Amino acid sequence: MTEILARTVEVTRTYGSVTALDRVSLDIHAGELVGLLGPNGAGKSTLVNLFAGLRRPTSGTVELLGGSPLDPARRRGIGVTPQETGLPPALRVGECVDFVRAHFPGAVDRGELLDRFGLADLVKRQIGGLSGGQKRRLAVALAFAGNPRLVFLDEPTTGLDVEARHALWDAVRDFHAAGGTVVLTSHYLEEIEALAKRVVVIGEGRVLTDDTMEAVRGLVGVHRVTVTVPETPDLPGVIGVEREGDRTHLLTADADALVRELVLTGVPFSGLEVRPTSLEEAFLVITGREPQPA
Ligand SMILES: Nc1ncnc2c1ncn2[C@@H]1O[C@H](COP(=O)(O)OP(=O)(O)OP(=O)(O)O)[C@@H](O)[C@H]1O
Repeated sequence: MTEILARTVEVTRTYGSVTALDRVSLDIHAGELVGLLGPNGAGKSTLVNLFAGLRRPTSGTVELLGGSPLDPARRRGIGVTPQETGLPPALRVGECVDFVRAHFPGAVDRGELLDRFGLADLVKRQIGGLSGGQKRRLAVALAFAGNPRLVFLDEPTTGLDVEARHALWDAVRDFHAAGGTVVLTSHYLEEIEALAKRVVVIGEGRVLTDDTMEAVRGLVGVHRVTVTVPETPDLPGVIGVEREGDRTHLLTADADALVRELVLTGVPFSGLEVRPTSLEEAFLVITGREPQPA
């Protein structure tokens, strides 16, 4: 059995009357690349912040590298890019990298880090003058500065263009290939598909699914077939129905078969539309919750 680098046991975290996490138990093993997925407000950032020692649980326990995430010695073994970072605007990129590296005994080589994250050309630039995407790249690079065993990346590529996003994926893959462990949150299914081997889906503070990418991809293959019909037809393979005005949305794992069945019924329909459901919609359906209108 591989070593557990981070763990929550029955962790609940509330903010006033809001339950952000509800009895979450999760183990992160050495060498894993785990994607945390879930709709807005699901509790992903709260979970990352608990692992990183930035928040404490209301109840339950959080372990990091065999100890408490509040212990600075444990925290030196990890890297974190929170969802929002405030970088000192007056510092130059190189100074900022050096400042962070100085906190870690085994920090990575400055030039190598800058190269890995495409920051070499920006080394002398003041942070305040960087574009949003450049700042984000720097914030992610800093998570790797201390040569961590485990990195937590909370929506690392938000605001990055396609090229920068792909470059960052390569850097994450390289880190993982060299033995690093990664936990990342993302709203982009594509990003989780590109990187994660294990996917943990969180909704309303609970772990809804924790499985391999392949298994979760199967769950997500839900399509929405939308038609205008006098009344909702009873068709095989429908796993969810929503009515919105005169439009009926039929959720199914096999849109082609559903459309064939629909034609065979002879029901007069119009305005046929077929589209993949978003990840959020798919999981709402799969977990038996009420899907929100599109
Ligand atoms: N500091 C806080 N004070 C009050 N409520 C909070 C605080 N932080 C988070 N919450 C609430 O806890 C819940 C979970 O939030 P969290 O940020 O962990 O979700 P998330 O899955 O990361 O969402 P998103 O995808 O939108 O970033 C939400 O209802 C949020 O409003």
